[in-house]
This record gives sequence, structure tokens and C-alpha cells, in this order.
Amino acid sequence: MAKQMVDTKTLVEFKNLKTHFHTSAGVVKAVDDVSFSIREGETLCVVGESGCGKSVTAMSLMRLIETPPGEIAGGEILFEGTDLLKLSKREMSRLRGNEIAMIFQEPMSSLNPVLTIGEQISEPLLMHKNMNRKEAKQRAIELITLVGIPRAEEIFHAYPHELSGGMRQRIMIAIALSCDPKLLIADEPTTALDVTIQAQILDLMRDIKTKVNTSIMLITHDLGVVAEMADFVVVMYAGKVIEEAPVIDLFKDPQHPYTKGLLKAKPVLNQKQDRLYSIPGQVPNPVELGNNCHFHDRCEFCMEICKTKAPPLRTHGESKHKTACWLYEEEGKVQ
Ligand SMILES: Nc1ncnc2c1ncn2[C@@H]1O[C@H](COP(=O)(O)OP(=O)(O)OP(=O)(O)O)[C@@H](O)[C@H]1O
Repeated sequence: MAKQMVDTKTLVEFKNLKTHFHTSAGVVKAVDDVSFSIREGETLCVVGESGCGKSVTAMSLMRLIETPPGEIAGGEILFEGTDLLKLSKREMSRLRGNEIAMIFQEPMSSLNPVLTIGEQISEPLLMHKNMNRKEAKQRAIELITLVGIPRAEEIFHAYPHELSGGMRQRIMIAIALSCDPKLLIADEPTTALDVTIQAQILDLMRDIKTKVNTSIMLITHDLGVVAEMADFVVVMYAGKVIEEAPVIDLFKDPQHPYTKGLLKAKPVLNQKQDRLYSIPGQVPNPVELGNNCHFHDRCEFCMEICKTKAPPLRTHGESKHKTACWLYEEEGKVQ
């Protein structure tokens, strides 16, 4: 596990973010009143089952939510104190790819098949860093080397289809890092890769972290990735943050029954398990969510209050560890 962070400056602050989608079936509250912060130099993992709102949170930050059907219905996303939601399209595109960069799941669909790797790494350098072609080429070759690809000069002239999946993802990381972003968002960056390549890409990201002081927002459903990469973890469920904590606290002392379930569902090496535990039930229909605990009907500790009232996300015990669960509230205990 990564070592615990000492208190540093906040880089990003999500404040009561609400991102909704208007569909024929009703309003999907994909992100429903979400607040958390990413500190400078920190790797923050957002974890949760499919459909819980991880990607929509990141896409809201990038201002890439398609409107309609999507809509940012409320809240703020402060980046170094500036609300990204209030920036003009022009101001936002100046930040995107420059101060904030993103790596997507599928590198092939993010790379342009008709441009060489060199042209694609150089583009943000020409656009955002005012470099000339020669300077951009030199920097591109440095970046190809930084992401662990040998024969950088040759790769500079290659096209995406000439590279393997793992190499293409390395190139996406090189493009994302080209302008020294303050924030790197990686949305399931290894999901489309096979297991050995996944491990190599994670090693690369960790290695890069020690060379450049970028904050990373890493989206994953894999707790193994969380354990290896995170300083801090935000657990989402059905559009809400239900627990957040420094990584060591989360693994040592998970509080929310959903987090406990996720941890139980993870296979443990060198430990015989007859059947892999899985959390009973399913994620609720996103158009039918009430103002209650969205996990209540899957929770073995469900109380009356859980069905009718949403629990607040609050500190219980260690100061950076927060949980949204009535089990930890006086109001819940008296029910
Ligand atoms: N364009 C859209 N129109 C309607 N609903 C959408 C749209 N995009 C996302 N959603 C809904 O928003 C919710 C959150 O989706 P999101 O992609 O953020 O989940 P996720 O946690 O990232 O899952 P995954 O790991 O599968 O990507 C889901 O219920 C999804 O169906």
C-alpha cells in the first residue's frame, strides 16, 4: 500500500455535485450530492460497482457530460479554488489536456488511427506549451522513454495499429503527461488489458508518481488496484459517497456494510475460500432512488430509519474517515 499522506493542499474539491440524466424512463441521478477532495500529489481511488457514478463524476470534472440528456443540476467543482462549472468553453478547453488530463479505458478508440504516435504526443505541446516542432519532437521522445517504451525514435513515427494494447495505453499516458498536468484522471485504465500488462501499467503509473508530482484520480472497481495505488479512497454507491478514508484505514477498519461486503467479495491469496462472497441483491434502479439509504435493501443491518432517511456522510472516529450509515449515528441507534 502507498504510504499515508501528510496534510497537503487541496487541488480539487467536489462540493455537493449533482449530475442528472433526463431519460424516457425518468431522471437518473447518476451523481447525487457528492462531495470530496483531492489533495496535491495524492492518488485518490474512486471505487464501487458498475453504474454507481464513478465515470460521471470524472466526466463532470472534465465538463464532458453531454447536455442533453445530461445536466449538472447543482454544486461546484473547485480546481485550485476556481469553479470549473462556471468557466467558459474556451477557458475549459485551455485547462483540459493541459492542467487536467484524462486516460480512458480503451486506448485504441482514444488514439487517432491516421496520425502517427509522434504527431499525437506533439499536438498538446504545440497547442498548450507554445513549443516549435523540433522542441515538441524532443519532448515527445523523452515522454515515450519515460513510459517505458524502447526505441522511442522509431515509435515516434509509428501508427497506433502497429503497437500492442499495452504500448498504446503507455502512449495514452505519455500524451496525458505531456503538459505536466496537475491532475491526471484515469478511468479504469487497465480494464481492457490482459492481466500481466495490467500489472505493468499500474507499475508504470506508480513509477511516474514518484517522478512527477501529479495528483491522480483513479477510477476502478478493483480493490486490488486500490490497495496497490491509493493514498485515499472514496467508495461510491448508487450516486452517493458512502465512505471515504485513507487507504490503510479503509482496509483495516471498513465501516459501511457495503464497503465490508466489497472487501469480503475480494479473493484473498493464500487463503482457502470455498465460495467467493458476493453482496446479495443488485444495485437499485437509478430512476427509482428515494431519499433513503440506497443500500438498505441489500444490507443485513437495515433498520427502519434506513428505509426513509438518507444518512449523512460524517466522521466517526479517525478524523479523515467518513461514513454515511445510520449504524454509526445516535439517531439510528435509538430506532
Ligand atoms: N448518457 C447517459 N444517459 C443516461 N444515463 C446515463 C448516461 N451516462 C451515464 N448514465 C447513468 O449514470 C449512472 C452512473 O454511470 P457511470 O458510468 O458513472 O457508472 P460507473 O460507476 O462509472 O460504472 P462503470 O464502472 O460501469 O463505468 C448509471 O446508472 C448510468 O446508466
